[in-house]
Amino acid sequence: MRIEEITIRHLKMPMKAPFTTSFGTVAEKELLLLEVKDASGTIGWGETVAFVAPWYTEETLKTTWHMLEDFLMPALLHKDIAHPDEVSALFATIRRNGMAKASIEGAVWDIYAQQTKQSLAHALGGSKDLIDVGISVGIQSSTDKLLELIKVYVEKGYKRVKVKIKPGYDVEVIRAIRAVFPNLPLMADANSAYTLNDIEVLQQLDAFNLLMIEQPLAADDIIDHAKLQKQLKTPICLDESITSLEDARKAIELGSCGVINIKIGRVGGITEAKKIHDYCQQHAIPVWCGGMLEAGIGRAHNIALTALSNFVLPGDTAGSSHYWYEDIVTPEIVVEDGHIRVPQSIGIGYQPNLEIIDKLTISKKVYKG
Ligand SMILES: O=C(O)CCC(=O)c1ccccc1C(=O)O
Ligand SMILES: [Mg+2]
Repeated sequence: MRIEEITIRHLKMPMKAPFTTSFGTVAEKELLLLEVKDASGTIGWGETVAFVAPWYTEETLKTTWHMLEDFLMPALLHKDIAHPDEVSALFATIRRNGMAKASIEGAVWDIYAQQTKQSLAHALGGSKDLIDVGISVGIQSSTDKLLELIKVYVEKGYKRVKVKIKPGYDVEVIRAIRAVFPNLPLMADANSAYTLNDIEVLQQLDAFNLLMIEQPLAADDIIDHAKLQKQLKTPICLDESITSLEDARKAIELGSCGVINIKIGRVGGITEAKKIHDYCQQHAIPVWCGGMLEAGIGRAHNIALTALSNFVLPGDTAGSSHYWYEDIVTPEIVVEDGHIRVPQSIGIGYQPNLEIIDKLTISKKVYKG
């Protein structure tokens, strides 16, 4: 294939409810949608997952646009590509900026799946028909509100519940959840809100049979995570700390984690995500697919990736209607009994809905290189 034209749309999507983590609140999701066309006219879609502010990682919506416009699209446009794995080689001289890279690489994978007449999941080597999904619950204004929400999600059938924690909103919150839901598959995500000085608080969480504690310490610190893991019974899951296969290798060698959350954007694309998946499988480290409050295109890519066999823990890919009044794909993504059915049709298995996309678009630019 040869990419000849890319249309970037900047979308603003109202959310049904704001999402709060230890570092900030997202009340409205902004994203770039990439419509990528190759010389034969096949169109693939990609979505950026960076937020408008750099609280999760350093990337933002504007940095992704800058990287795409000034470096990534010029490196890709009009080049002959036999396989999406080659995209990372074209981007090799561009440091980091994984979310920008992943948005365009995901669209190339979509085109590849269509041209080889297979589902994206199949093109990636995935064979599951159904994937298990959990739900991530943001920080709430009261414990009662949190318990009420969890009850709804449990009744909907989500396979596990993840709650966000931060200093002062941790042990007592988890204790209250466990009092009502003693057997619920439960985990906590701190988004780097703690340091090794908080080790006693984190050790108290060992009493609650959590599946894992996600990213308790700094994003750039696998040394302290290794020290912490030695003193915790609960497995640590790394999210922000893992930006590449090399990061995963080092974290596993050091014993910094027992589980890895793979996010396509954070690791720079589907090819790198697959490499991390394979490496973890060889080293008996279970993985699951994280979420970034994606709209339908990002969600579709997550579903295809989760069809790989070492995604043995429920991911964060909720149904479209959990976040969106209207998603940008048809059909929307549906969760039933905590499962999503992996599309078996050619490509990502969902159609971009141009009417809804146009309605949500605040600006648009076409690039031909
Ligand atoms: O439902 C989702 O998409 C995942 C929600 C979530 O936990 C999250 C949302 C925004 C930023 C970071 C995270 C995270 O996994 O740390
Ligand atoms: Mg996380």
